[in-house]
Amino acid sequence: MSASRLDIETADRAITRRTSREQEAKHRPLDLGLIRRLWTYTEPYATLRNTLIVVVLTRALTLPLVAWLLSSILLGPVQAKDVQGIIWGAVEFAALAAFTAVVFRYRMMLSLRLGERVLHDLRNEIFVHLQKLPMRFYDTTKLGRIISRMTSDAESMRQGVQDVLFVTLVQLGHMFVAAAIMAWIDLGLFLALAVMAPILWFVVQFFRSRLTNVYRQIQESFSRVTATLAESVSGVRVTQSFVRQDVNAELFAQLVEDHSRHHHREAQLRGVFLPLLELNNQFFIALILAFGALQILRGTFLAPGSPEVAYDAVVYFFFLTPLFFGPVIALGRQYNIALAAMAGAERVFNLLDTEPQQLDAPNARDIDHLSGSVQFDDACFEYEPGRPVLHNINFTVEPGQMIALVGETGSGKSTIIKLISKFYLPTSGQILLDGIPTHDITSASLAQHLGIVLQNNFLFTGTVMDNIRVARHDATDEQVIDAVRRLDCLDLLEALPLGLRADVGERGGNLSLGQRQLVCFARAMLADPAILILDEATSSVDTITEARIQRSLARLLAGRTSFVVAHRLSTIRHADRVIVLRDGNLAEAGTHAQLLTRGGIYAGLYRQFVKSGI
Ligand SMILES: Nc1ncnc2c1ncn2[C@@H]1O[C@H](COP(=O)(O)OP(=O)(O)OP(=O)(O)O)[C@@H](O)[C@H]1O
Repeated sequence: MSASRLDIETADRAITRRTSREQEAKHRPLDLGLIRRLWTYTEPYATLRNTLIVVVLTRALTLPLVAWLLSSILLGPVQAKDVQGIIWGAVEFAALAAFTAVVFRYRMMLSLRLGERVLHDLRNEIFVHLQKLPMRFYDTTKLGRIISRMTSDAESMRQGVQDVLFVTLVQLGHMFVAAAIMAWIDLGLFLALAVMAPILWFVVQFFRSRLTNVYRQIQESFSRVTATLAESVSGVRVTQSFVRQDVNAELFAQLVEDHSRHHHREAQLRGVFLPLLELNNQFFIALILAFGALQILRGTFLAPGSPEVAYDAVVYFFFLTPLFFGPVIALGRQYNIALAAMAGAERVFNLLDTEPQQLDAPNARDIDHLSGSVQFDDACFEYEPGRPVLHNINFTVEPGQMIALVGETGSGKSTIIKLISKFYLPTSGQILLDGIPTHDITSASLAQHLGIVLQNNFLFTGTVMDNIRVARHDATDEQVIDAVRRLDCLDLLEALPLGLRADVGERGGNLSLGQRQLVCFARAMLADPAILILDEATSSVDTITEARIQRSLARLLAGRTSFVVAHRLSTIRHADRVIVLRDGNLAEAGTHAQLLTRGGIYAGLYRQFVKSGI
């Protein structure tokens, strides 16, 4: 097997595995509890919903009436060549048809409106809820899943609300009214036809379930195509530098081939299913004619005098059978939509039932002021029960001190800053700020005194000014500019084409790495927190920019307690204390000079720093 072939198969298998792992159930059996809960979302719009029910019931009656009227006109005035009767019949027919159209318009309009309102409320509720969820939830839930709750799941719930019940009512109405008229006209003929309904249901469901499978495969294979395309485009430099263009092209061609194979399968299935559906109509007409002919013969030879009754029945049945069998097909579709709505509703309700953040003690208090002393008192932590990642951490930091957190990857540096930020509470022991356990301080008031600058420098869509103002929504332009000036980097941001009004682009894509860091520093400066937490960026910028960034950083840190997950020697050297972590234990603590003389873990790390020239 050639190396490239191996690559393709490995990559394809990886994508397939990933996709199937990420698959969530598309359908779920009908569940009364879920239906009831979904129904409550229509309560705020009870008038709209109840009007819709009336409109739907009216529509359920009108279509069979149209069919019945048409048959009556044909059998009455048309057969009798009664011109006046025909004209009256035409007027009545036109009036009923117009009324049907108006009812249809309102049925569509009202149900779309109801669906949209429910979807709107649902999305807002999900969004508000998401913001309250604990960090633990985000650590364990994939972004794609959260997005699906808002998009495909919420969308299938909307369909459930706006279509399933109302379309089902209309269709069942058609079925029952048509059935009642046909049974009244000729019970025998009706029963003979009605036994076909279950057969039709199973044939339709047979094809529909196969088609649903194929649609899912089409969707999956298409997401493999788009994921590979996105990966290839974003990694085009790697592709070119490793001369992998041919390998990637072959992999892509295979994925496209796979995708079109599913499309072919769809074409094959639809190619049988659609003609069958059409044939089904002709089949029923043939059946009616055959039964009608039988009745007429019977009338002629066995019960003379009644053939016209059979003829009338054939005409009525001709117009009414589509209204009886049409719903069998439509109801199958609604049933599938209902199952999808159940699956979506279950996931969305599970999300909404996830407990919001409960990190504050019941008697937690707001703090107005924080001087910035921090104490870890025998703090332990585990993300997953039974897997401790921090063991009995003890240290005290005086207000205004700068602490550098150092340690190998996975040693627990980020976990320490998550505990100070109160994203999590310690599993045992406590973290005290100005002598108060974080548990007893309300998260909202703590946020006012804490500033966090993370490594990935997250920027939102908008201008530089908007992004700095994230820290304080009510800050004036002058206050924003003043914060940037205090960092001594106004010239660097004003050098942008529109200065502080420059658009940062998607995720800050229009700004350089250095500019993004400065925007995040300015954000923290504007908030002016007592405690600042900084996960220092590892990405390198040029030496001159680096010097300016370090200068701004020094200004940002001045006069406040700070914890820096330090990746640069220059930052560590400036720290009042270096805390060295190893495997979740506090291994060493002291100044850079003290730790170097001790010749322990830090001295080893220092040698690595010097060797890598950071
Ligand atoms: N959300 C999480 N769920 C489970 N375990 C986690 C989670 N986050 C981190 N860990 C584990 O906790 C330990 C400490 O991780 P932490 O992120 O604090 O290390 P770190 O020193 O900041 O590493 P790095 O320098 O690579 O960022 C690691 O063993 C890590 O695998």
